[in-house]
Amino acid sequence: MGIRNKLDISAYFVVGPENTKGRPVAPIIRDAVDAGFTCVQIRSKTASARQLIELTGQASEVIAKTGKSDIVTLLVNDRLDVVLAAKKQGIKVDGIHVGQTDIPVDVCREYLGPDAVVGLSARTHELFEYIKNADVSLIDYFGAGPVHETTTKPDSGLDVDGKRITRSIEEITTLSRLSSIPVVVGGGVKLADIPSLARTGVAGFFVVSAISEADDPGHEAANLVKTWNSHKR
Ligand SMILES: Cc1ncc(COP(=O)(O)OP(=O)(O)O)c(N)n1
Ligand SMILES: Cc1ncsc1CCOP(=O)(O)O
Ligand SMILES: [Mg+2]
Repeated sequence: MGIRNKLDISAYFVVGPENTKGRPVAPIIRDAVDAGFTCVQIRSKTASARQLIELTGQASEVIAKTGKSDIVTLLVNDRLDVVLAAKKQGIKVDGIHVGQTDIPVDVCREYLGPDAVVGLSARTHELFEYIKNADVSLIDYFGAGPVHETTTKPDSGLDVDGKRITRSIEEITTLSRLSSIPVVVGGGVKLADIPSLARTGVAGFFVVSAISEADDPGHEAANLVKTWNSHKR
């Protein structure tokens, strides 16, 4: 059975070289996976295609070394070209996460095939209508948020009129109820947010800086996983 059929986005780590305070990315990914993170997304707005392929290869290797390649999903943000090039090099990468202005999901699905994981960021504008009515036949999950404003993604939650929208726990509970596919929520999420998020019924949370900027990423990742597991519905 491929990883798409047993996708676990309960604890989802997003990371790139610009997020790690100058530290190498791969050991931080290893720490997160060792701590129980179930999904990793390589995301960089500054790295070149070659750097992203290299980083994807390193991530795939550290996941393999933990013995969890069959249960931890490895995705690349935005870059279908990088996923295709990495796969061509024999790197085990499981799919892609795209947003509303990125490569369309039908193109991702066509090039990556039926076994790939394709995640899509939900729209900010009229989110609830969108989640209820969107065609989800080609995608595996929605990413949604932000919970708080965050410097990791300064444009997160900006509505069409330039107003910033953050999502309350009540709204996230509604999202979870309305969506026919799993929803993962992130954006400014820290340990203190996890108990209430876990009770909303969403499939998982995603974080960048809570782990990537921590003095002890492994310790922080373990606390996040433990807290999620002890509060989830
Ligand atoms: C899991 C997850 N959810 C949402 C996003 C945001 O994607 P996008 O809207 O395309 O913005 P960028 O990440 O590309 O800046 C995500 N990356 N992951
Ligand atoms: C990738 C992404 N998508 C929405 S917010 C965000 C960044 C979240 O980063 P952090 O966990 O550091 O706030
Ligand atoms: Mg994107």
